[in-house]
Amino acid sequence: LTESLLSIVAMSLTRGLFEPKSCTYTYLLADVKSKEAIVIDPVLEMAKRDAALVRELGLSLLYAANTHCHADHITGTGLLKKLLPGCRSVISRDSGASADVLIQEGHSLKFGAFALETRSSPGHTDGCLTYVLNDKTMAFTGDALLIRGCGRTDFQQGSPETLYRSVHQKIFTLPGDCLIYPAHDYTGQTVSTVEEERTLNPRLTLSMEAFVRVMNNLDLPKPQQIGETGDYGGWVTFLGRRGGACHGALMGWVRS
Ligand SMILES: N[C@@H](CCC(=O)N[C@@H](CSS)C(=O)NCC(=O)O)C(=O)O
Ligand SMILES: [Fe+2]
Repeated sequence: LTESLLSIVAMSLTRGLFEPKSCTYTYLLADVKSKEAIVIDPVLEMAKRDAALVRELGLSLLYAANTHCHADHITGTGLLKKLLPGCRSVISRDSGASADVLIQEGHSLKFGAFALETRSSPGHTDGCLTYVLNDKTMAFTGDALLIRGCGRTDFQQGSPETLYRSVHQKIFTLPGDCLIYPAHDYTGQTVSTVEEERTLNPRLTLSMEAFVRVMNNLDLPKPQQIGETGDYGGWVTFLGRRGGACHGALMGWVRS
């Protein structure tokens, strides 16, 4: 199956699907035959680049999907919808956010002969999703599992216990050679595997008790854009959680 994927671009310098300010990876997947495509975690500032690549490759972008309600950047899904009519924004129902398609555990996003299957992997936020290619050769883990790391758990309903369970039950149960594509990397790494992270991840190889201690003492500065809200060219950013429990997480897709 994977051989007929047209392209999957993880921080490729030649393709440049990377956003340097927030160190975000955006992934484009497509089926060669049907030309149907999905983009995962686009960033607002890079949406024109992503749309140009989709057009250049003659693809039809069906979905612009978010792994979670991002706190460090504004999603590009709203702008991609405008640039590529027919494209629909996606996020998990559990995020409490708005998008054209609200999905949850077990739902699939089909593109041509392929599909991304949805696994709920909360803990970094309670709406985090991991998208798994239907042949289980690739998993897009968002901020749940990073390369030799994991998403922080100190805002957006974060919970180290929940994250530990998510990674062990929803990601480490995938085949060992399944490739891991995270939403960010701050050290220049681009890809890992389930087996590598299962055995070498310095946080997730700990006991749950030790993991919780580490996560509760990370003492990281808040992302620079976490407090940002506003109107971005006809579509809005807003707190990602109804009821105001979310500390300024950014959203960028059209609400209606
Ligand atoms: N320095 C960056 C923000 C870095 C950060 O907090 N990253 C998040 C993922 S984005 S919500 C995270 O979970 N990091 C985990 C870690 O161990 O670093 C900025 O200013 O935007
Ligand atoms: Fe995040």
